[in-house]
Amino acid sequence: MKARFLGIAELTDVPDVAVVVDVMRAYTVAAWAFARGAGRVVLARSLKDALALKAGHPDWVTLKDGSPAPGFDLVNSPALLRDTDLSGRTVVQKTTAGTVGALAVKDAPLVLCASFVVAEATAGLLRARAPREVTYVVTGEGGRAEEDLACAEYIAGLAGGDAVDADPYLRRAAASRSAAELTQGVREGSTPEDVALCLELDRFPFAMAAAVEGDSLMVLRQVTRTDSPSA
Ligand SMILES: O=C(O)[C@H](CS(=O)(=O)O)OP(=O)(O)O
Ligand SMILES: [Mg+2]
Repeated sequence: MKARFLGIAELTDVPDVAVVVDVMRAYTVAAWAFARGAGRVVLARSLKDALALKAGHPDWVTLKDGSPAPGFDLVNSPALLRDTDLSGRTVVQKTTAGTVGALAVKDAPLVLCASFVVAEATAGLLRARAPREVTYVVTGEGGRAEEDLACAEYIAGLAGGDAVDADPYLRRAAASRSAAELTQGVREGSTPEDVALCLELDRFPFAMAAAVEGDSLMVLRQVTRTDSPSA
């Protein structure tokens, strides 16, 4: 299985299989949303789009990165979200890097969104499908975010059937600029505890697949080993 690692701006074609990686924090948060019962996560293109969805569906739960804002129910923090009951709810998520990365490959036949908390489940799904090539979208810092690149390389190793020691990859992520900013409280809408939650390897047993659904929304859903995401 060939792997290529690209930043969002480096995407020039429609990949057959894309794994969009955002460790800190979009796809750690989305995984927590599913763990807390969310039925689906709609990936919004803009804050305006997220607010329009909320206006049309007042029961949907809106989530953005950065500081709290009127019209948004939650921030992009696993620590601040993990005690929220989201049973059966639709969550609308808009972040700077993660959601943008998924929308950049929305036409790909298979889009997985990943972080360390769903690493093995994501790799297992790739092993089962055995595509010729996987494009890893490294969402942060123009494709150079160390936490995203480390996670992407770790998943690629696992997907290729290698026995991979996770520790060096987790150490790279722990030493990343994002981890430092979250620890130091530089990023709004965060707590220092977010870093540890983003580095919990395989916390969840499901992968996450995104696809454009009937109403033209890019929708992220959890996928277990017995499910088969459309492709
Ligand atoms: O919420 C986050 O940590 C980041 C915000 S930013 O990239 O630092 O502006 O968003 P994400 O899309 O989850 O990387
Ligand atoms: Mg990020």
